[in-house]
Amino acid sequence: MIPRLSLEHLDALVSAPPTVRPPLVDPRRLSIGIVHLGAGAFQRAHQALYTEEAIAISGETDWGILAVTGRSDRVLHDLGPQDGLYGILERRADDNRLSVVGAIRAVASPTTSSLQIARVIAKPTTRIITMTVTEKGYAGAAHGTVDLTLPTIEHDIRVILDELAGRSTDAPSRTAPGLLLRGLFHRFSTTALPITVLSCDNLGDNGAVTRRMLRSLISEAHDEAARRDLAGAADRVARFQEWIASSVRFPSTMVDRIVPATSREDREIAERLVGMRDDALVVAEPFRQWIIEDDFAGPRPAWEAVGVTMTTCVAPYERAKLRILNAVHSVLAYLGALRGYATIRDAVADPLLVSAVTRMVDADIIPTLVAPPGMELARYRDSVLKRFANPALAHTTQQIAMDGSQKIPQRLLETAVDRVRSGDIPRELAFGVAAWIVFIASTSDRDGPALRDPLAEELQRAIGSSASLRGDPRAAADRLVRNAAIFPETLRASAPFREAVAERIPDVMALRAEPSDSSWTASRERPQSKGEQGQ
Ligand SMILES: NC(=O)c1ccc[n+]([C@@H]2O[C@H](COP(=O)([O-])OP(=O)(O)OC[C@H]3O[C@@H](n4cnc5c(N)ncnc54)[C@H](O)[C@@H]3O)[C@@H](O)[C@H]2O)c1
Ligand SMILES: O=P(O)(O)OC[C@@H](O)[C@@H](O)[C@H](O)[C@H](O)CO
Repeated sequence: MIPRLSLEHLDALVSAPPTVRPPLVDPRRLSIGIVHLGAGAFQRAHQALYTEEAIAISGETDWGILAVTGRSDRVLHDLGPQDGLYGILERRADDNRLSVVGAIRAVASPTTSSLQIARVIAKPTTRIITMTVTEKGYAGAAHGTVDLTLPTIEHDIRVILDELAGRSTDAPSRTAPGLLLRGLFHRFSTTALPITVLSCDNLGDNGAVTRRMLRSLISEAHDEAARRDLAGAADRVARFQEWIASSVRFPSTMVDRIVPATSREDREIAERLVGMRDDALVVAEPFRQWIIEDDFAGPRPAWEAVGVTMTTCVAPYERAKLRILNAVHSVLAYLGALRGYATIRDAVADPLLVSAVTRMVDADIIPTLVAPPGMELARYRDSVLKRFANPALAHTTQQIAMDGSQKIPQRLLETAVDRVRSGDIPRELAFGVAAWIVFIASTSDRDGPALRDPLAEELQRAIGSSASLRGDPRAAADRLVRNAAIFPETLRASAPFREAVAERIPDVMALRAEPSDSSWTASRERPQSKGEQGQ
């Protein structure tokens, strides 16, 4: 039987082919210095790799990582039996390479080990908490305020209050914000040493979002303590709040590497390369980039020595990436899914879709951006499309299309706000929003894909099926754009923007791949049809 990757088989990697790179440092020598919340594929392919490289260059072995799982414990079962070892399969058109990474030194699940995780966060040897908990993991703070009515958040605040009252409980924390706050509270209550929280999610100003999120949880805990008349608790929360303000830093980051969900084909390729089974394998494109605001509360790994850009201002990088790369990714995912493409590489091979997204970037996105140092925005747009076309990467349109309500605000709507404020009607961004709307409608059709979104029911109610959307696109656009949980006030109040979205819905519908649908046939047969003109 083929062995499974683990420390026991580490030595066998030495005789692996040159396309396999063993860990750069002996994992057994590493101790934990980073706690990562949200141990998904991306963190393994990005932050953990950079960190291992930094350890190898600096010789600082105290930057091992404790990876904390998020909603599911799958990663615990994948990484645990492998002693934290896993491979990154780097996929190119012409060859594949595998790096085995040993920077993750422990894995834990909040379901069974929240208290232990909080205690690790409190240890003086832990200096950084990193996060990739997805957009929805911020419980609403990504585009507004934390939803304090979520039962999971209410539960986590009760847990904190118990801790405040001196009852250290082993009840699990049910949200990433709750677990983070609990860990910080343990730290404040023990050594009170400074610490850095580094969000690595695809959100604008992710450091500030994280700080804001914690602030609203703490003030809710404060109010709840006062309501319950808990002796001294409200004062203690106030001191905790002051400690966070003075001793916890929240640098912003821009992270970039395309990391699709691992497929069976990826596993087979990796298994052939390394000769071992790897249930925690991740797959990635060759490109990677990490820009970090250099504002740490204490020491950090020597990331700058391994290609990470440390800067005083992340905003231009993060804006260019979210507004160009991620916006194009989402719109290609909706249009691609509507045209029957399973992957982004298929969608980007369709000239109609490429010209639609190129028009969107040129007309409505680039005018809102300031190019980061060394970047030419039109060239960046082209490089992004080239990365998407990587024939070895099967990033599914459905994976990117999920959670639109959490992604569209930072990918399209903030840009649209800038355009409206400067007196323009962003018709090409309206086309992107229309693509999302038509995609949502398709999920209510017979045989349509499922809508994976925390606001799925609300969205489907607003949009209806493709047939009802075709009948009254204006009403559907109006209902969606007036949703205050998604659309900023500037757009909700802009009749021309709502009108532009409604006008672009038939253009998107004309692009749909419905062989039995005459509008689709028409758009193929008549290149100058309204649908094509309007992309
Ligand atoms: N995959 C990429 O190409 C990529 C690139 C750049 C940035 N990112 C960022 O990383 C995030 C994760 O991507 P991934 O590829 O690792 O996805 P993934 O599905 O492999 O992992 C997501 C992780 O987040 C956790 N999670 C999901 N919902 C949560 C919730 N509501 N609360 C707390 N934790 C939750 C999951 O349990 C898991 O640990 C993305 O949402 C994005 O912000 C991903
Ligand atoms: O990971 P998500 O779900 O936030 O977004 C899906 C993709 O757009 C995204 O992961 C990109 O691949 C990534 O941002 C590239 O750096």
